[in-house]
Amino acid sequence: MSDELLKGHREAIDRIDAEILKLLNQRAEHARTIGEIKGGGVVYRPEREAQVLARIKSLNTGPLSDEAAAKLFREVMSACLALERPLTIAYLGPEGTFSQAAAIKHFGHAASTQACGSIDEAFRAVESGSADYVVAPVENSTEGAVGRTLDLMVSSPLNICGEVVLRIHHHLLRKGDGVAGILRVYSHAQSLAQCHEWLNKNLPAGVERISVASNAEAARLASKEPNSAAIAGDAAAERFGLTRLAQNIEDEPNNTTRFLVLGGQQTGPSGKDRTSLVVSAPNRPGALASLVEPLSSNGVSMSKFESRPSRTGLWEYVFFIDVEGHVSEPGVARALDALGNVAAFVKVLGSYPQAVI
Ligand SMILES: O=C(O)C(=O)C[C@]1(C(=O)O)C=C[C@@H](O)C=C1
Repeated sequence: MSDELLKGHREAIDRIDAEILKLLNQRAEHARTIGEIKGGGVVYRPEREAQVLARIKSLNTGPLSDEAAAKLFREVMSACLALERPLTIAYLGPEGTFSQAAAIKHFGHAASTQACGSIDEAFRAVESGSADYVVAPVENSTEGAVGRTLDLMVSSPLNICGEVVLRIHHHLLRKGDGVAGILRVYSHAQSLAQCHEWLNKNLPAGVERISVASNAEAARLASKEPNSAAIAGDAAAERFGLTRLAQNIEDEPNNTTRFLVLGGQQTGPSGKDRTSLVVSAPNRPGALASLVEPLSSNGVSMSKFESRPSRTGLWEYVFFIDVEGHVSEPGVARALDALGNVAAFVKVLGSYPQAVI
């Protein structure tokens, strides 16, 4: 009886799958034609992708969650875009880092990812044309800003064209089972800091904590050394065949990293955008307040204000400001004009869609 019921549902799934496949290929044909119309120009259109994903979420009636539906369409668009032209995304390697996970979350699995030895090298890969876009971490909810990415954006000709928000889960990983015999734990310094309390409570005091260039490098070392463990995420655990001795060991349960996508293009408005700027203030009293005033007086909301030592003079600072809206919106455009009159230096790093998934 239940076999009969199962058979009926499976036949329905087979019919639906055939229909979905036919429709997916019709969609892919349209994307291929769009690629021809673009005629060798920029194929990746972040503003359109954000609109497609936001629309899917708003159309969704379940039982699939909005998130699950958007992720499926993320992969559909990734495959369609690859028919126009396959993309290469540079990231801070080696394979298995959270930066790679962010690149795949944003571009889907049809894009190729190119591991680079440093964030500088990943920027250079795009500037020299050996990769199309770079995905670089810019801030973590517990550890704050990633200074190197901020510094590189000041001088790089690349524009920000997207953002990726990734929940970070750390695990204690080892080749084999049990914590007995662990003498050292490798991880990136930020991850060691993010799991500090857990390590204090759960590992003997004598276990050495060694910071290395990336979590994936930590996992690689732990896969080679029997008395070593690593703190890293799922991708690194899978890449190096390690056992998860303890899962989600980050002290802060909402641990999230924000990444930026940068490339050579300017991005059009999607309807729900963010604009990132770097500005410097003249060194005089009230200068800082004068940077904020043009935003509030033009009704522009600020979502980030971060200071960073300028590399040109001692005790001089530059300020990284994120505002809601696109440079083409009148309020943002007026605020930027006014900012230009009071700031010593203003650079628009990019206007781009806010993360949808
Ligand atoms: O609309 C476009 O410009 C397309 O190329 C189609 C499409 C899609 O599959 O929906 C694919 C890639 C772009 O980044 C945006 C959207």
